[in-house]
Amino acid sequence: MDIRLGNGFDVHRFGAGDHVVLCGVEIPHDRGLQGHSDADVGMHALTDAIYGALAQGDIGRHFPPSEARWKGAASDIFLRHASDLAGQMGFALSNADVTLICEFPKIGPHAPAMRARLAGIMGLEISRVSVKATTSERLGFTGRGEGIAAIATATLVSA
Ligand SMILES: Nc1ccn([C@@H]2O[C@H](COP(=O)(O)O)[C@@H](O)[C@H]2O)c(=O)n1
Ligand SMILES: C[C@@]1(CO)OP(=O)(O)OP(=O)(O)OC[C@H]1O
Repeated sequence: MDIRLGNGFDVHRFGAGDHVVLCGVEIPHDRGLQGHSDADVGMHALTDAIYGALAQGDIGRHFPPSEARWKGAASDIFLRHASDLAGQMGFALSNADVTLICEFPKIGPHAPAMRARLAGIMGLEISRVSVKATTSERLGFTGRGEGIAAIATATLVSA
């Protein structure tokens, strides 16, 4: 059996707005996240984790920020593409784990909805999808509330 592990990391900065989209869930907030797409930092990190496990480059290679068609795109497009690519290459997703790093918004109340959303896109049981959060103890750019960071891992097994 071929087992692949991939990791992903992403950051988006805060700007004007009244909500953020994290792991596919819209959360009311006093600012928004800036990006070429919907700036879903958690979904981007997870998408990169799957591309990493497949050694298929990164999200910017598949969805170049220079292409206008991805402006404002919902990030489920990216995650679905990475999941489909895994299937085409003979792999099945086994589990995924995302950590969101920010002081605010608080993620805990939204984590069940995030897990369900990610699991639905990847075709996984919710028990195989984890979403966690941590502050950075008010240190660094996440601690100052300048943006949100996310790290993710994904495990794939040969189908
Ligand atoms: N944006 C966040 C950050 C943290 N949490 C929850 O709080 C716990 C404690 O965070 P520390 O950084 O002080 O360790 C953390 O384990 C999460 O459960 C959160 O929901 N949203
Ligand atoms: C997702 C893409 C799509 O154009 O744009 P952004 O929303 O800026 O997000 P990023 O994490 O910087 O990845 C690059 C791009 O692929």
